[in-house]
Amino acid sequence: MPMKKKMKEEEEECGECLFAEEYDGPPLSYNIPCALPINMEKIPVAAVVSPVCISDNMSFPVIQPILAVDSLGKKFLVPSSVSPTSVIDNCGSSELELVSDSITVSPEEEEEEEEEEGDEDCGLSSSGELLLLRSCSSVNHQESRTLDFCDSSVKENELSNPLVPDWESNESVLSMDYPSSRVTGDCCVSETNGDGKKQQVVTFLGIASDDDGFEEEEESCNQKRVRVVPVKKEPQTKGKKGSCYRCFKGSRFTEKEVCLVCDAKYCSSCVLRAMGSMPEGRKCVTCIGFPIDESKRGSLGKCSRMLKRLLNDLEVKQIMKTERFCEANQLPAEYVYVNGQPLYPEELVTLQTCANPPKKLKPGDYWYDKVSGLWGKEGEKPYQIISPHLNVGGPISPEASNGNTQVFINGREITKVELRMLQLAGVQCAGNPHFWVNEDGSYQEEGQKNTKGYIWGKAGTKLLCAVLSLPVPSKSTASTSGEQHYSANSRSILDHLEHRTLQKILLVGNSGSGTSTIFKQAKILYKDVPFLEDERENIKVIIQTNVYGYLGMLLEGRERFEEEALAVRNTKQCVTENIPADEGDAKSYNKTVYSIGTRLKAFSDWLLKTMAAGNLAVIFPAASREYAPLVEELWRDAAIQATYKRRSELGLLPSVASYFLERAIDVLTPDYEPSDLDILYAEGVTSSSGLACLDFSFPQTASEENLDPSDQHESLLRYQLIRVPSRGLGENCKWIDMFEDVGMVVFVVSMSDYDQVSEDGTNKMLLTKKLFESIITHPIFEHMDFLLILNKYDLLEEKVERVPLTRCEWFEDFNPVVSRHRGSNTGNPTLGQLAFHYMAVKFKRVYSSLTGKKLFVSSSKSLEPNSVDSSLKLAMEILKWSEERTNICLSEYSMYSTEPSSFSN
Ligand SMILES: Nc1nc2c(ncn2[C@@H]2O[C@H](COP(=O)(O)OP(=O)(O)OP(=O)(O)O)[C@@H](O)[C@H]2O)c(=O)[nH]1
Ligand SMILES: [Ca+2]
Repeated sequence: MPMKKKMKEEEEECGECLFAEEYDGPPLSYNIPCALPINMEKIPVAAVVSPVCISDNMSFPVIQPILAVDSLGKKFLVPSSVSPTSVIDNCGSSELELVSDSITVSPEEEEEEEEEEGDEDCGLSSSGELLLLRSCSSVNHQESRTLDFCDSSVKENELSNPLVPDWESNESVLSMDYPSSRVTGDCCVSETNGDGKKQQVVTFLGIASDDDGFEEEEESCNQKRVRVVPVKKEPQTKGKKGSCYRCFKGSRFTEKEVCLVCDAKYCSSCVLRAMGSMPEGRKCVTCIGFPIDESKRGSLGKCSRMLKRLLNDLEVKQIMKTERFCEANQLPAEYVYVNGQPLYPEELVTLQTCANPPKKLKPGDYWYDKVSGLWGKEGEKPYQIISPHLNVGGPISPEASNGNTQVFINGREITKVELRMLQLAGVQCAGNPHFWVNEDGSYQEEGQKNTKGYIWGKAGTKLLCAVLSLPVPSKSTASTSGEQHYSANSRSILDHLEHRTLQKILLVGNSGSGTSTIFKQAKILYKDVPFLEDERENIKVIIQTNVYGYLGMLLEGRERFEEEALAVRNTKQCVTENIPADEGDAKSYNKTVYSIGTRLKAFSDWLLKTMAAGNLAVIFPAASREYAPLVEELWRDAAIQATYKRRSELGLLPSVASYFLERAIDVLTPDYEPSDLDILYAEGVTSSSGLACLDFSFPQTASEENLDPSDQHESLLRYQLIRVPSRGLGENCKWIDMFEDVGMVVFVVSMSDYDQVSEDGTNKMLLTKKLFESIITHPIFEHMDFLLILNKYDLLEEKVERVPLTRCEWFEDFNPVVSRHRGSNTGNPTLGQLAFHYMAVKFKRVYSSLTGKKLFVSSSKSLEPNSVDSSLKLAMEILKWSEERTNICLSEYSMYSTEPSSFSN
């Protein structure tokens, strides 16, 4: 085969780089385009930043800052040889170069950064991974001593420092902005002004200091200042350069999705498997709960094209939302230093929610002039004017922006560009003046009372600032001084609003219970356009792949049946005559109704091999056009039809397979378009690993439209149906916590499971009971209503006549009084109805014994739209009722019957 040879050559040419799987399918009748080998040497590649050594457990203790006495403090604050924005590795000085502003990034990363941040970028090191920690060793032994030391140092400084009276006598608001002590949480920090610099002593109350992951600098006293590098979690596997980290296929040019934590890269066929349901966004399953790699913060919530292709809009939206807002992905406050002090979480919130927050806040060192609102990277000119007077971080240091002009603004020696600006704006700068500049731009000289002018007042100043890339105050700054205005996009407000207007219904159940079917029914029932064009396109591929899968199962069955038939014949033949040793003769003998021709046999072998390797999904969407004629031949083949007749003996073939197999030829044509019914029946449409959510409202019925308008809003209430894959609810219900704001839980059970067993031999109904128990007792659902949907009533009715319900040990006391006149016509309950009621009671008992509450139950045949509609309407009624119940606080039982909504005004 020429193609085979080509591939081989390529493989050899680029060494370990693998471009494609070897093709060993049936012969093709056309030419295949071939890729030319690429010279990997010629591709520019940036150096990899060497990983640093900390355990992958990133939750290191946060140690609050401490400053030594003055001489030491000076040394700490202004590292002379290293730029303040740089990162100092804790393993030694050899890493110092690496961390300067011009850190190397790979070409793609650089591109991304530019695209996203433009000139607004205020990030520090591009890798953004590094932070500064000051800590005090063995602080917990030192409590009282440190406090003493602290007190005396305050006095000493006040007495001995000539600058202090100056600062105090100054009439600016400055003194207010330098609190003399801070107390937050577990630790108490005292500071004083000395030499224009703060001094702090931190006392830890009850926090054991943990030196793991920290390296001490050589210090004579007990205090140390350490740069700590949160090390990127290493991926669990790593393939050849550029390949997918899971299947190890592809090159650096294949499109890939990257884990936000460990940087593992996955190709489109692996990403959903590797990342699962993405409860915290794009992270490997094993990286859930870990903080993100800070260099990727900019891409949080920005969906890739690949995900948009693989998932539907709602899934993508949900994932991007949790990626941005979930707890684990928030910027850790202690990564942000303001005026040399790591922030407390409340301070970070203050900073992020103020009227003019810093743009694109990233981990790193910043300076903040609280009087004017000027904000910049440590060691650099101002970058932005944010809201002034925020109580965040420490007092500003004169060296904050590394100026050398001997001109000071609010205690900070300004940079050359700023001086230029002042001079051009007409401010007298001779004689090394100290200016006090307020947020409105008014300024005065130190020690003088009258305002000399307004820096921003002159027409040309703003233009000037633009030219010098200096910030100017934004319009709202002046009006918001002092107060903390919370911006409208503040997260808590958003959450609150969402919770009010949207009732969330969680749909859960064991695998195969029918949650996806109910979800899809809801879409078809309540959405004008249930499935968008590209969704349908994806679904088409899923259905076609499924059908190839079903065909494969048939072919597997055919092989088995053929072997069986041959075995039977051989034993017969052995009795009558000797089998000829000649092979040619044997072949003609070995024909049964289940035998197929060589062409189909080759296709069959290849299909089974592909299935066994789990590659079906990779190959089929693309190749289906080629195989359509073969499929037709195969489906019409007598052997296959004979096998299909015995399909009930093929354990793996699901019951929906018939629906599709009987139309296999149509379904597998390239221009097949799935109908809503096809979609409803299709397996795997709602990805079994992902969350799916659906926002909807119940359409108004004719009678409702005539009601008085105050009632109409009820039918406009919005609901969100969230389907949770059963896998996400297993033993470690890790991401169940996401659902604390849902209104109710709908638990779906497949009633026909009572005689089914799982792979490990456990009865599936017992497994369902176990899941049910674990969910109803989960603390997060403590105050929620539960609706149990006993599903697949159609299957139950049919099955219970054949297989006794007592097949499941939990149902062993099912002992219905069998009426002679049983059946729907006589008014007596059918066996199916009795079985349903019995199961409902069983679940209700479990529920009330564990929660003390009442369980709502509904039966359902979820392949029928009306059935799903009435179950979901029941859910809505329960939600409404529970709201009224909490509003009016009446007794549970009287409420429901006496409070029809039409009575209310
Ligand atoms: N006869 C019948 N089949 C049903 C009913 N509800 C669901 N099914 C079928 O049962 C199978 C499993 O249903 P799904 O909706 O995929 O189940 P699921 O809860 O999403 O399960 P996983 O996808 O495995 O997590 C599908 O083939 C459905 O078509 C029903 O009421 N009656
Ligand atoms: Ca399913």
